[in-house]
Amino acid sequence: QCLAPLSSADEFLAKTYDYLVIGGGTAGLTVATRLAEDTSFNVGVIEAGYLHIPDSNISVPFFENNAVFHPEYDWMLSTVPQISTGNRSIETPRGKLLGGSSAINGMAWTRASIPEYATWDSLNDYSGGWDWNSLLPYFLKSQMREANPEPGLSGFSTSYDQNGFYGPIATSLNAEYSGIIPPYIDALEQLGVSINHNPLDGNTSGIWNALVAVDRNSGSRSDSATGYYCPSAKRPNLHVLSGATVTRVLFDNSTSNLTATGVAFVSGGSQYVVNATREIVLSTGVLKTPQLLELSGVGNATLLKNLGINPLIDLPGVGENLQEHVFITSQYELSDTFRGITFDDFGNATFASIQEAIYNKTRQGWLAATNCAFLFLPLDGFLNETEASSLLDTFDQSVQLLESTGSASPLVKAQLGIQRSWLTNGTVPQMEIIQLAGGLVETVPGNHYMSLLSGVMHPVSRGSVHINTTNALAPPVIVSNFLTADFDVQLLLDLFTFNNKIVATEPLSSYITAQILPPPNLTDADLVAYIRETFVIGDHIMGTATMASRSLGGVVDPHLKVYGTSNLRVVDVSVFPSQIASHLQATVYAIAEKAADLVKAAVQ
Ligand SMILES: Cc1cc2nc3c(=O)[nH]c(=O)nc-3n(C[C@H](O)[C@H](O)[C@H](O)COP(=O)(O)OP(=O)(O)OC[C@H]3O[C@@H](n4cnc5c(N)ncnc54)[C@H](O)[C@@H]3O)c2cc1C
Repeated sequence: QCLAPLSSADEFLAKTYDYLVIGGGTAGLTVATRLAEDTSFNVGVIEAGYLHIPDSNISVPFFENNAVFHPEYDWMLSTVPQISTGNRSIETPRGKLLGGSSAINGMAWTRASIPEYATWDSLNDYSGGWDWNSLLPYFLKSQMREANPEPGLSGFSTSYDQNGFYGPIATSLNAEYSGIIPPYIDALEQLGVSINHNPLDGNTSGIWNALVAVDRNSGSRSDSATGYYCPSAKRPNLHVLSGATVTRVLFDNSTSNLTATGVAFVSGGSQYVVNATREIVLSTGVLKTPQLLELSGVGNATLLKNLGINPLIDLPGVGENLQEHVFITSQYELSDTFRGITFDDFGNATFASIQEAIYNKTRQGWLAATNCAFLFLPLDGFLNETEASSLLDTFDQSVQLLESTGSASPLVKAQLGIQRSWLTNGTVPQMEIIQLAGGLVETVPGNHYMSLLSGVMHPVSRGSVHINTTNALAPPVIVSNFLTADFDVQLLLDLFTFNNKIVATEPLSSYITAQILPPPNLTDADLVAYIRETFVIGDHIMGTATMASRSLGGVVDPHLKVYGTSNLRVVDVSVFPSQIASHLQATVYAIAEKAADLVKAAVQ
């Protein structure tokens, strides 16, 4: 049960606010509820979507998500078709509900490696605020590691070290393990890959059993709505307005540093303005935060002038630096000797109804389960010396090409320099393979499949998201540039090869009867075309309002304040300074927890 937010703008406007948090998503609800813990602050949150509690499309962990790509929950945004994407428009789901993307995501709970967070600090003039040690207290503060009632998979445990136990987001190990996991792990071990029993300690390489944001007591998703909002919903100093879309941040520009005074928003077809006396926090996410900044006169001055917007702060970094994990899928059919369960069994009506009954009664079983065998490796973990050196050459050529077009900002050049060092020093994973116990496409009822969803962790390609109209309700234009860099494509080709090596290794190979995807025997040229036509994204877009020094082209400073303003912060995944080899939500929560402390500290 959870107290419903306000739906009437007039009721919301009847209060006064010290802080306004725009966007009640992953980061927004974290910041807002932490600020509201101080009863001397009045905190307002404005969220475009609605509360979806209870709603089994959100709460049931089962890996096939019913909320993504549905307008009731998703902003339904997509990229501009490009040659590099096989002329496809790529759907980029983002949660439009209380909880934001944490309410529709795949629930994986992972952290990146120590050197990746060190990079964040270095891109911020070594401010000392964003390395592993600075973030760890906030990783711990947001997490509540639960013990699983089920025994789990023997030998595939995940340590309790460096976990948090008292935070709002419940995390646990998986509910069920497919019989295809043990031979997969054994095959990887044959190939020299070790099980990583402590992937949350800043060293993420190896095959591991990923935690998921699932509360095992209720068998349901734990997100920023259930974890942060609901327990705080009755606080008299926290007011959340749902179904209201913010269209602009309003500034007092009489001082050299702009002061954000309030926001304009639309609710029920009418326009309103609400003020904040202290600060405004933008938490509208990686695709909407740059849009709101630009609509408010903060961004590339030329772009703004062309649209008739008066540029208040010339910040060319707004909307740039968009990065994403691009994935391809290898899918294999399993032989009749495989006697275990895969998610394909949900195609069998009897199995599905038994699982539904189990879930309804015990909150366990396969509907409480998802995929959890995650593999992260640096180059030397999956390529031989010749392959690695060839990939390094491709990296250099891709960077040269990017620089020759003049489109690489100082920030991107700095990032790529660091990325290159990671390719050779073996400390940072370059790929992720998520083992899926089941087939994704072209499945035959009654058959079992295993898929390997395999992705590039540190792409060279960089995209952007900008407005092309002053209509705040129109979608922003996303030019993803996915797979424009040959390096990204070559790495995916290498992953197809590695996946085939894994399934050719015993004991896994005995269970594999056929390669379904990609179609076997394609030439490299055909495979490249196939990659462009079929790749999917990891839903890990970040970096479009980057925290980096202003000389590099950053948008926010190490206190997450927008350069040129005294009291406008961005707190969401758009501030990530560079991409991480990880799923993003645990880091988003950590940033938001830290941001709340930064805001509170500014008062003293
Ligand atoms: C489908 C999917 C699967 C994913 N899987 C995983 C996973 O398994 N593990 C993992 O770690 N990460 C995963 N991620 C990534 C992770 O969930 C996101 O990076 C993270 O939740 C982003 O948080 P945020 O606070 O930046 O934005 P969001 O959580 O998206 O919040 C933004 C909020 O702002 C609201 N909003 C936007 N514009 C306006 C406006 N103008 N006015 C008012 N409100 C507005 C939105 O409705 C939304 O509620 C996934 C993401 C998606 C979309």
